[in-house]
Amino acid sequence: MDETTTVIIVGAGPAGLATSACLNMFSIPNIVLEREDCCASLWRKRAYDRLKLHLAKRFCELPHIGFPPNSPKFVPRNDFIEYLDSYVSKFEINPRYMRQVEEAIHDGERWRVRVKDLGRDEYEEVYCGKYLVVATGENSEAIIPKSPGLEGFKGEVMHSNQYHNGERFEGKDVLVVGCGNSGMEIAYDLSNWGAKTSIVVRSPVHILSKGIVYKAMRLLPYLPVNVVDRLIVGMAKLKFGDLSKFGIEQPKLGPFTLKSKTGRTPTIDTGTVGRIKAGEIKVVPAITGITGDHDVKFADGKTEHFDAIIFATGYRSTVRRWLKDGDKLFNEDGMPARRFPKHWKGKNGVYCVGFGQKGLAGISMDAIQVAGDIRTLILHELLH
Ligand SMILES: Cc1cc2nc3c(=O)[nH]c(=O)nc-3n(C[C@H](O)[C@H](O)[C@H](O)COP(=O)(O)OP(=O)(O)OC[C@H]3O[C@@H](n4cnc5c(N)ncnc54)[C@H](O)[C@@H]3O)c2cc1C
Ligand SMILES: NC(=O)C1=CN([C@@H]2O[C@H](COP(=O)(O)OP(=O)(O)OC[C@H]3O[C@@H](n4cnc5c(N)ncnc54)[C@H](OP(=O)(O)O)[C@@H]3O)[C@@H](O)[C@H]2O)C=CC1
Ligand SMILES: O=C(O)C(=O)Cc1c[nH]c2ccccc12
Repeated sequence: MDETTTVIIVGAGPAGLATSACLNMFSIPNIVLEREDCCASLWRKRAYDRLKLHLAKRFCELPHIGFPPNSPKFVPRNDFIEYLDSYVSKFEINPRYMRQVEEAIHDGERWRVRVKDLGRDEYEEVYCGKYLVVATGENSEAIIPKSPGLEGFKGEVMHSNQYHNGERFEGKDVLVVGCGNSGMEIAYDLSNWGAKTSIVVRSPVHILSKGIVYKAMRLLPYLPVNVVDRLIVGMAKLKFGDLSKFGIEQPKLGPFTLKSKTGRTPTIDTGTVGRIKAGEIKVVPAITGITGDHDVKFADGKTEHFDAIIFATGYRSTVRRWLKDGDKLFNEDGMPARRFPKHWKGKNGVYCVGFGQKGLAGISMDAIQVAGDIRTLILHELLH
């Protein structure tokens, strides 16, 4: 079966939905293809229970519709899912679910997108469109780093995207690897559930609070980023004190400079720092290997017993596996070849939304810009 439309959007996360909504506002026909059986699958299936948006709701709204006025400033995961569900129905977006994009090729005139229909026993479909929007996200696939001896570990091993809550870890020795936003909050959750928790912090990290980041986000439009960085590093020092004595060093570059140079997001403390100071969560250095059934060896030479290891070691983009990308919109890692704000448009009508390393706020900006660009090109073609 071949189906033709104007715009093919791959991915029904916030980025794909926002793009479809913006195109629908211009009455530009579009089809959203999604490999899962629902939209916003990351939020529904691959996020822990206690997750709330770290940024205040004004920085997390998708284009054209805000959060309900009575929703909390920091929206909980379930409310965010409800918001996305109502977004989908208000804009009459009908993603084609269970459609895994296997290949997208430009044939000189239009994009031919080959799709596996996961619901119909490997049945293949082809969708054709003049424009292609990649909205498969920066978090498409979990990364579990190679650790010598991991295959012999007899305890439980999981990635942070499989963690829901710490109920079954009560009384267990659990190691969380990684101190990004997922790792730090999962460590806190485990400790709440009575797990004896350790967290690997192998490199310097900025720890901030929601309040500090909120102030920074308000100031950034008015002040240079290095000034904002200096202010908030000072605030963090006042709030948390010197964390180096607990094994947490600060990067040399400021939090928002680092974010814009490397994409690395500062870690927001949701209670973990208090637990570390109280000795209830232990900070450990890099893993050097896993020995025996349950032992993990660390860079300081110590070995400890664990019942479970949770890898909160981040994600990778998977776009390079299916996009035959003649003009190199994406680099080898599946991230844009050009940095924000030049990241979103390639040749032959291919775009990306949600790859600017700027969270939901970046997604909204991208979606508005991409839909506007497609509209201009369509008008141009009609008038000439
Ligand atoms: C745990 C977590 C919490 C976050 N919290 C915040 C926050 O509070 N604030 C903020 O601004 N940002 C946050 N982010 C960052 C970012 O905003 C979210 O990851 C957001 O969901 C990204 O939206 P997206 O649509 O780009 O990608 P995703 O939500 O990952 O959606 C991409 C979709 O594409 C689908 N897909 C992938 N490959 C294919 C394929 N080949 N064929 C068909 N479909 C495919 C996937 O199944 C998925 O549904 C968070 C990220 C994570 C991991
Ligand atoms: N409520 C919210 O807003 C939340 C937002 N998020 C967002 O989701 C995205 C993904 O976050 P997250 O899942 O935390 O992933 P990140 O990529 O942000 O963090 C991964 C962490 O794992 C560490 N790491 C990687 N490999 C190893 C290794 N081999 N040994 C030890 N440590 C390792 C990294 O440290 P190193 O620097 O040393 O490589 C880093 O601390 C981010 O954008 C984040 O902001 C996530 C959770 C909640
Ligand atoms: O998840 C991201 O990468 C984001 O850009 C959103 C975000 C979550 N927590 C933050 C802390 C500081 C700046 C942005 C974020």
